[in-house]
Amino acid sequence: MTSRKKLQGLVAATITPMTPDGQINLPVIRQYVDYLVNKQTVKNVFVNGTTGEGLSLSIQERKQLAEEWVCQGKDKLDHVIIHVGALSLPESQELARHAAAIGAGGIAVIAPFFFKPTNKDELVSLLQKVTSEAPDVPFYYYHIPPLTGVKIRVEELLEGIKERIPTFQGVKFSDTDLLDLAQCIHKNEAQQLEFLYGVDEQLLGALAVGANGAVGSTYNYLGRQTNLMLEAFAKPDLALARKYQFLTGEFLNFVIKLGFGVAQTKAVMTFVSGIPMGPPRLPLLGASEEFIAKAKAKLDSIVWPDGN
Ligand SMILES: CC(=O)N[C@H](C=O)[C@@H](O)[C@H](O)[C@H](O)CO
Ligand SMILES: CC(=O)C(=O)O
Repeated sequence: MTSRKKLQGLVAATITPMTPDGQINLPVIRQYVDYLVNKQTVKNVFVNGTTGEGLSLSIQERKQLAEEWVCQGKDKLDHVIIHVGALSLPESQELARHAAAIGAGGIAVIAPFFFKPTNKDELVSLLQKVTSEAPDVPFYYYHIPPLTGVKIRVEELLEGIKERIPTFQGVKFSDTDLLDLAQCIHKNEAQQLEFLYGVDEQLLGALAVGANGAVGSTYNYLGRQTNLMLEAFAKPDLALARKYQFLTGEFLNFVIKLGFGVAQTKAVMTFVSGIPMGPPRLPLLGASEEFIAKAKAKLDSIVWPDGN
């Protein structure tokens, strides 16, 4: 593996822009990259994951999106990670080979969620088959039990994983079990792994137990403020860090009560950035006008500690 900059800080889980008639909207990605870097101070992306509706896209669409992000991110982004998980092993392998061929900075794989692995060995066997197709690309396990239903603890999964998967680099940890996360960090301290947290509304708790950074949907439009939280935490100015977490949490708490998912994320990103993200793909339905008006009013009402 070539030497690389350690992945830390914020990673935006990219939204897949779509045209009004539901096609992927590739030309928008160029301005999306500039927006993340210049307006949100976010220099890493995680493509075709949950927020990107990756599992609702065709293999061809996923490849086109991966290529566009790698190409537009060149010299602008630090890391472009491509999610290559799929229900079918050959499809996942094809995506892993493709990610390697286009020069992706990392790949991530979710646990299959129809026929589910029931134990660690089944899961690691599958991950091994996928990742060996991209033998020079750092691999992140994408742990998101609320959506996959695969609840194998990461602490257990990590025991011996490096021997079977030499490219193993870390975990995108999208679960609220901070005991599991903390034990992973504690037990693997010597290994230089990267633990990226994925529940944005409680990132500060994950930082406290040693998370290296975060992957999430909200860093598309709250990246600047969340980076200020990371800075405050590093100083450390915990009172200020908490203020940021409380305020991003105030917004998320508000929208979660209204019903918040990828469709709503697309709408919020559209009004915050001015970049048209378009509708989601079925089975998701677009956010209502009422949601958009309320979410916008809420976000506008928040006064951030830096006065912006
Ligand atoms: C389930 C889901 O989409 N999780 C995202 C990442 O893993 C998060 O970024 C959330 O969107 C965010 O924490 C808001 O709840
Ligand atoms: C949120 C996240 O990390 C994803 O979209 O995959």
